Amino acid sequence: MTHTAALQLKGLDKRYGALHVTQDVSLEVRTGEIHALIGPNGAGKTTLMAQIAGQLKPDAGQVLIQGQDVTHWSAQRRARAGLARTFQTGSVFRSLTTHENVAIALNAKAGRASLWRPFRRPETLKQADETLQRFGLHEEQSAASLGYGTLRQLELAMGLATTPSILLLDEPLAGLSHTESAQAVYLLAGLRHSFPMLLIEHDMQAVFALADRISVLVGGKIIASGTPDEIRASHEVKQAYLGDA
Ligand SMILES: Nc1ncnc2c1ncn2[C@@H]1O[C@H](COP(=O)(O)OP(=O)(O)OP(=O)(O)O)[C@@H](O)[C@H]1O
Repeated sequence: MTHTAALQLKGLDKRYGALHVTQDVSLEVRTGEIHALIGPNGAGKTTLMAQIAGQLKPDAGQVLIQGQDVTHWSAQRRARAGLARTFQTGSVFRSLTTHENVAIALNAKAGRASLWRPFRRPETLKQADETLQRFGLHEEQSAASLGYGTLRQLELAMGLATTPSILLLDEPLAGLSHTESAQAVYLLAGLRHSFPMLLIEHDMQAVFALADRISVLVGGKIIASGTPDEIRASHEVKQAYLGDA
């Protein structure tokens, strides 16, 4: 049976001068799965994410979202096609409320010319409210008053407000306390069948608990791709990366 992957990378290649930062990278995120991308510092995870999201142009290869070749599309057009990225820390507008922040994320997906002017529209705010309810953020609060854990939860809600066809999560657990991290893992696990996810995360315990499949990037190359058990058992992965973890 054929299936269309939520996200497919085919032979992506990128060089910075002599540095071959992405080398013939191919991988597939299937519908209903959390696919983790792990690798040591400097392996090229961030540059790969930027090529997927459309901020960085690969020298060769293709990016496909739901079977559609988006390699030459802008980041904005990819977002409209259903590619979402968790907003990095710092993207929350502290002067606005939780609901207004999610409303802006909704406007971004809709590709509205101004993110700002229509964001207080009642129907947009209602949709924002429904999203926040799902994340346990019931009450409308000023973003400036939020603690760190709740702020990260808001960022995730902003990423998911748009019901993406693929969600890129770039270190969603970074900086969270042990308890907050456990809550986030629980939340992500519950969302796996709603949104296929590509997860970059340094917390190996969380990665092995969450991922359906894992790809290991070392020196810009995928050296292994498989289930958590396969990756754990891989001699090559142990030697290159997990050996001391
Ligand atoms: N604009 C650039 N120009 C030149 N080299 C770059 C540029 N951006 C990144 N690099 C280099 O590319 C390599 C991969 O960097 P990247 O940030 O993608 O790694 P990473 O796997 O995300 O690392 P980390 O886990 O530490 O964030 C590094 O050697 C980095 O120095």
